[in-house]
Amino acid sequence: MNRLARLRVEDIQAWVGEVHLSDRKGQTPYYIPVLNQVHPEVFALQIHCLEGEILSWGDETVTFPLMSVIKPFLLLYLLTHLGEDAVFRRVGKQASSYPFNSLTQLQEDRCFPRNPMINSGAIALADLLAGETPESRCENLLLWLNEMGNCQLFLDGSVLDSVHSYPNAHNQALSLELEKNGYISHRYLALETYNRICCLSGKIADLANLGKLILAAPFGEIILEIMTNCGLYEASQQFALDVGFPTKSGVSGALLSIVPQQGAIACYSPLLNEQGNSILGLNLLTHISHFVKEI
Ligand SMILES: NC(=O)CC[C@H](N)C(=O)O
Repeated sequence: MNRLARLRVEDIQAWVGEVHLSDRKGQTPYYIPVLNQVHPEVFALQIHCLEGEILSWGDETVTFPLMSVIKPFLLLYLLTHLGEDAVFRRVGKQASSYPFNSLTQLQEDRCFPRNPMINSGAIALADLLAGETPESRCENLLLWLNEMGNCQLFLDGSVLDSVHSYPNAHNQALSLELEKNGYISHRYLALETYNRICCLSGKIADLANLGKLILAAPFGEIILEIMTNCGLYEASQQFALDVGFPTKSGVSGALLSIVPQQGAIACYSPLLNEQGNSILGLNLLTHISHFVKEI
C-alpha cells in the first residue's frame, strides 16, 4: 500500500506550523550572495507518488538552484553514459565524516574522492562529462535531464555570477589536489563545469520529477544507496537511522528525498543547519517518515 499517497495538505500545513521561524536558527550561505539574500520564509513542497498523485504546498512558482542536489544526477548521467567501472575508478562510495567541502577528508583519503555527494567527488565526476567547455558540458547534462526527467531546468546566470563573485578557496584547493594526483585532467574545466551544474535551477515540480527519474532509472539502486550513506554529508548516518529515506541536500535549501516504491518528496526552504542541510526540510521528512511507517 502506498502510504505516501495518503498524506494530506492539512498534515503538511500542521507540521510546517509546528516549526516556528524563531525556532529555526538557520543560516544561508554567505559565500553565494544571492542565496544569502533569499527570503528565509520562502517555502515549497511537492510529493509525487508513483501512481500519479501529487501533493503540493507552498510556492509552486519560485525557482531555486539545485546546488548539491545536482550531484546524484551527475552520477546518474555518467553511469548511464560511461558505466560503473569508469565512474567508480574516479570516486568511491564511502560515507564521509567531514563537511562537504573538506580538504582534510580528501587528503586523508590520499586524494581519492570518497563519494560523489561531496564536492571533491562531484568535481572529479564533472571532469568526466562530455564536451570541450564548461558551457557545453553543462548543456549536455541539462538537455539530457530535461528530456529524461520531463522537467524544465535552466541555468540561472544570476546565481552563477554570484558564485563567481566570491572565490571559493575550498573548491579551488580540492580541484588543485585532485589534479596534482591525477584524478582530474583539467582543474579549471572540472571546477567551472561543477560550478555551472550547481546553478541548474527549476521549480519544485521539476525537482520532484527528477526524483521520479532516479526511481525509474537502471542505476537507481546504486544511486539510492549512495544517497542514503552520503547524501547529507556527516549527518547521513543518523538521518538514515531516524528517517531512512535516501535524501540529497543542497546549500540553496533544496532537498530531495525518495520513498522507495512509493514516490519522491521535493522540498525547498533556505535556512540551513551546520551541515548545510535545510532545517525545515529535514523536519518535514521526519514527520513524513513517521506517517509512512505509521508510527
Ligand atoms: N552543499 C552544496 O550545495 C555545495 C554546493 C556549492 N556549489 C559549493 O560548492 O559549495
